Amino acid sequence: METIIQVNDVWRSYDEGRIEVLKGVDLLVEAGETLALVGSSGCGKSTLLNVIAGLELPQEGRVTVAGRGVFDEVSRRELLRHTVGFVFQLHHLMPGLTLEENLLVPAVAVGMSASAARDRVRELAEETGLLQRLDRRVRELSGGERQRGALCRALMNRPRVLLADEPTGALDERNREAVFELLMKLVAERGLTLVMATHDVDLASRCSRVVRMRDGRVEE
Ligand SMILES: Nc1ncnc2c1ncn2[C@@H]1O[C@H](COP(=O)(O)OP(=O)(O)OP(=O)(O)O)[C@@H](O)[C@H]1O
Repeated sequence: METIIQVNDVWRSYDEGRIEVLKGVDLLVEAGETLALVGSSGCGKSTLLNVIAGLELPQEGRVTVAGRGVFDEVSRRELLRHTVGFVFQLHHLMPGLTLEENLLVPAVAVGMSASAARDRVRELAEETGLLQRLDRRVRELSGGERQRGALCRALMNRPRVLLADEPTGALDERNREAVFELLMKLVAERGLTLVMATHDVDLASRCSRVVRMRDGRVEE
């Protein structure tokens, strides 16, 4: 077994220490696990995901993803370009660009050739049922389509780890189920490691492992 994510004694606070969120978090995630992160609103699930992705730095402690420490600008940028894909609750696609243009952004960032990038976009769009939507502006897409588009974007550069922050939280029940099933299928087919923050007990129970955040730490 390979431990792909290691979080050791991580501390993160805001407002000059007045808001303490992560208070010595330890978490080991094995490659191929699908892990649900649950806990009450405001307990720090998003903060922990952001710290693992290198989107935020902890004040203390250490994060390692796929054998590499996440600490400075360079390691954080490399991590997001090559190793980790991130899906947010609200897609975070650029509304005025077409879906295809949005999906090309991460490919351009890693210097993929234009033809390889377009092939990759079509491959992912086909898998997610979005082929007919590629030339639509994101603002013209439905909520479910946007979220499927966000999944494609996260997978563009073939990450090993997918981090998802309430990926279906903004969707109605029917779309929630469809997007979650698609997410799990894409993860399983690629053997990815998934860490997903969720409030939804049903979705959490369909992951291989559930950890709860409480009082700034995690418990199984
Ligand atoms: N940039 C920030 N500045 C100040 N406080 C912040 C910041 N980001 C998060 N917080 C606070 O940190 C705490 C944890 O927030 P976080 O978003 O990680 O919780 P969460 O468990 O993901 O919540 P939810 O389930 O509601 O999304 C909250 O009290 C939040 O208000």
